[in-house]
Amino acid sequence: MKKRRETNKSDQGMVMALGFFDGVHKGHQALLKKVIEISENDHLESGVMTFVKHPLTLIFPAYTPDLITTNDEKVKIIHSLGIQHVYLDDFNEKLMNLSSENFIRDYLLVKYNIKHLVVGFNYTFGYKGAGNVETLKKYGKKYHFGVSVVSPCIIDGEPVSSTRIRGLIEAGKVDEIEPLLGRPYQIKGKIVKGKGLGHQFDVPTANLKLKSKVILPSSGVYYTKVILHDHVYDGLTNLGANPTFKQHPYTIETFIYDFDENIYNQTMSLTFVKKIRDEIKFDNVDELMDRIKYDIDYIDKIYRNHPSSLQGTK
Ligand SMILES: Cc1cc2nc3c(=O)[nH]c(=O)nc-3n(C[C@H](O)[C@H](O)[C@H](O)COP(=O)(O)O)c2cc1C
Ligand SMILES: Nc1ncnc2c1ncn2[C@@H]1O[C@H](COP(=O)(O)OP(=O)(O)OP(=O)(O)O)[C@@H](O)[C@H]1O
Repeated sequence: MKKRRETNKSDQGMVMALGFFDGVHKGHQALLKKVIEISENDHLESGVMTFVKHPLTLIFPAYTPDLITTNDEKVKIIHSLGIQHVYLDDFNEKLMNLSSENFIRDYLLVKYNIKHLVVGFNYTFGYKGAGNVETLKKYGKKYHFGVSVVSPCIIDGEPVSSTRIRGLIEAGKVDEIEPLLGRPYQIKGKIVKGKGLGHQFDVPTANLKLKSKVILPSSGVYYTKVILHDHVYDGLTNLGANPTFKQHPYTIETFIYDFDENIYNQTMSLTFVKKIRDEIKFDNVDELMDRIKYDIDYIDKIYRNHPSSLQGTK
């Protein structure tokens, strides 16, 4: 990840996009495309300035959302889209209290050699979010930098936003996310030991431990794609507290089709394709295992062979 720097006075000058960019969704990608276009035409370095933590952690902690992407993922995706510099600044009390003009003049222009700023139609900035795209254009004229405002990226009649995508994730509507994100929705972590009960019943599962906290789909069973060492396998993943057992910890565990290897401590990514059902509290372990085997068979027969026909099981 790019280290935070106190100053970045690139000699060439910079065209920079501003925002939090959680998920780096299609709306964000439209901004990044604009940045690259301007950087090529005007021979400027390309950059994104965002924050280490979501501004709400300071402004209104109770409303801080769990995030779609970790900082590492966000930086990697932004670079992969062709942006040269990603700056993760601290959003602190001092910054929070700057008026919009002071944020531009005493922060951005002091810290970065900005020639052009790119923001979205709904960008706000400065103390209590008082600055908007009109204010930004006004300061652009006053302090001699260009301003481009990207019009809303709309999908299915609504602007794409991190909030909208978080809502879909929390509702388990994982099959609606890819068009908004522009890539499959994925989580990543390490495989750790479970209780070993699944193995006992011929349903071995890989338990995933996340590297850092992210927003997760609602509890339940999902058809997933499992990425292990650059191989993609089919998987059936249960997220939740396994209500059949008393005081079971929250787990993310995956049965991987056509797979039988020891993979403890290895890195695994899960792409969520479709929610199959909610978690059920069974009367005993035998009923639970029967149902899991039924699900495994059902997905194998119906979904793995006929992707378009999945409707959810019983
Ligand atoms: C596809 C699948 C579906 C599951 N569904 C449920 C469920 O509906 N209710 C429940 O209590 N646990 C459910 N589980 C979790 C099991 O309780 C868990 O796999 C079992 O306790 C073994 O855990 P272990 O790997 O930690 O030994 C499910 C697990 C899988 C893989
Ligand atoms: N659908 C969109 N179309 C065009 N620009 C967008 C869109 N969504 C966000 N932007 C712009 O991208 C930048 C980053 O915005 P931000 O991180 O607030 O995204 P967001 O999706 O609106 O987030 P949230 O839902 O958490 O408010 C801002 O300049 C914003 O105006």
